[in-house]
Amino acid sequence: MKAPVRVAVTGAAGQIGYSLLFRIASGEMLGKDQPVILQLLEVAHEKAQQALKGVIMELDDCAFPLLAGVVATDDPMVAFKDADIALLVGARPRGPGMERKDLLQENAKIFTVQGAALNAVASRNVKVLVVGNPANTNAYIAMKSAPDLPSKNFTAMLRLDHNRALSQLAAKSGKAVSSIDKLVVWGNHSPTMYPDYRFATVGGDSLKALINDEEWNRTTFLPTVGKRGAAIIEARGLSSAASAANAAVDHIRDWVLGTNGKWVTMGVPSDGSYGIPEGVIYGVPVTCENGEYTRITGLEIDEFSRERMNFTLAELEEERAGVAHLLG
Ligand SMILES: NC(=O)c1ccc[n+]([C@@H]2O[C@H](COP(=O)([O-])OP(=O)(O)OC[C@H]3O[C@@H](n4cnc5c(N)ncnc54)[C@H](O)[C@@H]3O)[C@@H](O)[C@H]2O)c1
Ligand SMILES: O=C(O)C[C@H](O)C(=O)O
Repeated sequence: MKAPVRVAVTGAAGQIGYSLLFRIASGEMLGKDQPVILQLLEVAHEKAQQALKGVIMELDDCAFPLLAGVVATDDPMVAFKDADIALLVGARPRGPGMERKDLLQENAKIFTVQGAALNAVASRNVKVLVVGNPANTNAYIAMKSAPDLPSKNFTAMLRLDHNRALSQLAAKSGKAVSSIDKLVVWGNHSPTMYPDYRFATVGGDSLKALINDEEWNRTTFLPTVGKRGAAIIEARGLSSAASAANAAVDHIRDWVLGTNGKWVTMGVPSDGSYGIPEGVIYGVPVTCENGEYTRITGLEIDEFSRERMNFTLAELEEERAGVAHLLG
C-alpha cells in the first residue's frame, strides 16, 4: 500500500468542489492504487462550514477505499499543512454580465493569504493548481506570496479551454477527441486566450490541413472557445462546474502521472520563451513526465498568432499591474 498523498482543496463546499472531491477520493486523479487525505478549506461563515460538513458526510457515505482521511477547516495553515497537491478553487465566481476583471480585486486578496500559508506549511514539492478566477493572475499572486517555494510549482488552469477546443475540433473534423494531439491554448484563461491548432495532428496528419477552413477558425472556432465560459453561465445561470472539476482532475493527473508524450496546455510561469516576459503565468503547450512539466519549444509563431498572443499577454500585464499594490 502506498503512503497517502495530501490533497488540499479550497472552496470545498462550492459547486466545483462538489464535482471534484468525489473524483479525487475515487482515485481518478492520482490513480486507483493511491490513497489520499483530503484537506478541505472553506470560509468561516456558518453556512459554508455547514455545507462542508454535508459534503464530508457524503464522502463518508461513499466508503471510498482510497480515502485515508478528511480534514475540514477555515484556516489555510491547517488546510495546506504538508500538502503535496493544492487545488485553489475557492473564490467568488463570475455571474451573468460580469467580466473576469470584475473579480480581480475581490479575489486577489485571497491568494496573497493562501500563497503565504503554502509558503509556510506546504510540502516543498507541492503542486499548486489555481482554478479560482482570474486564474492566471491569482496563480501569479500566490507564487509571488510564496518566495520559498519553487515558482514552477504554481500553475493556472487552462485545461478547460484546451478540452473545449479539442471537443470543437473533433466535432468539426469528424475525428475522435482522443486522436487529436499537439493542440495549444496560449495565454490567459479568459476570452482573450488563443486556441491554436496550427500544429495539431490527427493520426499523425495535419488537422489544420484536414479542416482547411480559416474562415471557420477565425469567425467560429476562436470565439466559441473564448466565450464558452460566458455561454455556460448564460445557459445554466451558474458558471461551469463539472467540466471545470474534470479539467482540474486532468491537469493534476497528467502533471503527476505523465502525458506519454502528448501535449497538454498548462498555465505556467514563463521562462521568457515565445516573447512572453519571465514570470507571467501564461498558457503554453507542455508534456509531463516523472512529475515535471516541460515546455514545447521552438514552435513557429506567425503574424496572426503573434498578434493574438500579444493581445492575451497585454490583458495579463494589465491584471498584474492592477494587483501590484498587494504584492508589496
Ligand atoms: N479556471 C477555470 O477554467 C474555471 C472554470 C470554472 C470556474 N472557475 C472559477 O472557480 C471558482 C469557483 O467556482 P465555483 O463555481 O465552485 O464557485 P462557488 O461559489 O460555488 O464556490 C466557491 C466556494 O469557495 C469558497 N471560498 C470563497 N473564498 C474562500 C477562501 N478565501 N477560502 C476558502 N474558500 C473560499 C466559497 O465559500 C464557496 O463555497 C470561481 O472563481 C470560478 O470563476 C474557473
Ligand atoms: O467563465 C467563467 O467565469 C467561468 C469559468 O472560468 C469558465 O471558463 O467556465
